[in-house]
Amino acid sequence: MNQVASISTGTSNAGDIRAAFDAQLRAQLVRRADFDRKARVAQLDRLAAAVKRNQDKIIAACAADFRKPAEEVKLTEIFPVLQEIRHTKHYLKSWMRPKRARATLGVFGTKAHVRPEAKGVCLIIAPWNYPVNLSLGPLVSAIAAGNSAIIKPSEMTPNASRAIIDIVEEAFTPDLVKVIEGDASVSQELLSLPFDHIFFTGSPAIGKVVMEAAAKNLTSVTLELGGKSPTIVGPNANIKKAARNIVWGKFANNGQTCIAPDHVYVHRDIAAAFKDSIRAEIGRVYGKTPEAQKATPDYCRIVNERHFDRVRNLIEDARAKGASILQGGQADASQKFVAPTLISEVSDDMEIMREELFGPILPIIEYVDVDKVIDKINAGPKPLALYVFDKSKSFADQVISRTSSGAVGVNLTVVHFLHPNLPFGGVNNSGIGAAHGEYGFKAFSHEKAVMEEKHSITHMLFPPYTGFVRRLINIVVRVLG
Ligand SMILES: NC(=O)c1ccc[n+]([C@@H]2O[C@H](COP(=O)([O-])OP(=O)(O)OC[C@H]3O[C@@H](n4cnc5c(N)ncnc54)[C@H](O)[C@@H]3O)[C@@H](O)[C@H]2O)c1
Repeated sequence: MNQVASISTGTSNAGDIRAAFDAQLRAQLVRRADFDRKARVAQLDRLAAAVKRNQDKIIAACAADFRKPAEEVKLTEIFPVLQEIRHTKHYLKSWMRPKRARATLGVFGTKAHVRPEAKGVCLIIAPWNYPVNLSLGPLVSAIAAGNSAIIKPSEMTPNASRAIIDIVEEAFTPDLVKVIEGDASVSQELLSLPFDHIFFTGSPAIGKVVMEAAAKNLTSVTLELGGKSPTIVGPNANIKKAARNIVWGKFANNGQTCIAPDHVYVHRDIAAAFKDSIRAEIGRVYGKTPEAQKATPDYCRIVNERHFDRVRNLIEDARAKGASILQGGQADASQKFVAPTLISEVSDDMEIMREELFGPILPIIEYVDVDKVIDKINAGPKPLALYVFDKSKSFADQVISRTSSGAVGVNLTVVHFLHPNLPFGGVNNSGIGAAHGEYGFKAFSHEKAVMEEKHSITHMLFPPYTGFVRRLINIVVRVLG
């Protein structure tokens, strides 16, 4: 494609952005009828091919942006997008098929169906922590549902943005998919336009900004947000298995994962053994000393100085307020390195217990009565994910049934993201709506109701309301109401 598929931060202005939007709007109106399943699948094939061709570029970009290990890039940036495409292609026919809506006696003599239709021109705003996955993953659903899309990647991972632009330029014409780079001001300019749907992934604070802007145009939104995802380790947990899953979920991507276990509640009876196990697991995976952890290629870095300072301040604030640093705490600004850090003796006045940690810090809180843990979780905003570790099914069941969260992982962390048949999303503060598979397809579709007259007798209830019509209406209300 020779047409320009991106606007660099330096040159983007309201006029460029409006022109990009208008081009998609015009094309969308023309394309509407022709963008059938075959055409959508062809576009998805182009995207898959471009992602595969650019795999090395994606890996190099994520390494340059935050030293993300190549294997993690393959598993958490590339694989989810390719899996989403494969799954979508397989099921698209059944998702697109109009679904018959059975008539009831009250609408006897009519025929009806629900038909998913493309919403139109969509905006995808992505965060930096899984920059490729969270830009191109929603794009798969947008195209599958027959939409065009403008993607605004995060300004914090410029190398990943470059790779996304290259992929999009190779795969699509800009009247179908276009990338517009830029910071919050570009994002705000985009948000002022009357998009047909906005799919935003980012923090709850900016989610509110997005929803407020969307309200001005009555644009529908999917908000994939964050927050603190608690983990409960029960008295009968398999301690080694719990430690293994928690260390992976917490320290992969350097804790910069929306569904990372934020903090852990561990039952007092097993607390000492659990802490030993977590320490041993960190040593096994990343090395026993900060030097070893710095040297391993498997440990990612904090994305930028602002976040490095934020994470370091979280540790210092906890230390100053009396927390005990069980392990880690070392930081090296020159590399934006923070060692895997375990903190105990925490209290509610510490920043680590108030804000989403989004870094390699794991507070460990001992408990005796799980009811108090459940009360505490229910007193805060609803989490994006909640994890429970215990061999007893009833222990997990009571946590699941007495709390509200986007998702629950039992004896695992994070991998529910990869399940294509599960909705991925939060609830209230952690998000609105869902992504992935059919849920993603629905997020980008309008479910249009179509009803046809066949042998209906509804006209017998129309005015003028003679005695006969009045009696008929009374019978309808009495018998069918
Ligand atoms: N639920 C999920 O799927 C998911 C996935 C990844 C990250 N997250 C969440 O995202 C957050 C981290 O990502 P982040 O730091 O990139 O989030 P962020 O909210 O700061 O930024 C997200 C996007 O919004 C844009 N933006 C920033 N300020 C804006 C403003 N004032 N107006 C309009 N747009 C603005 C950014 O340029 C970026 O593209 C965490 O809270 C994390 O939990 C959620």
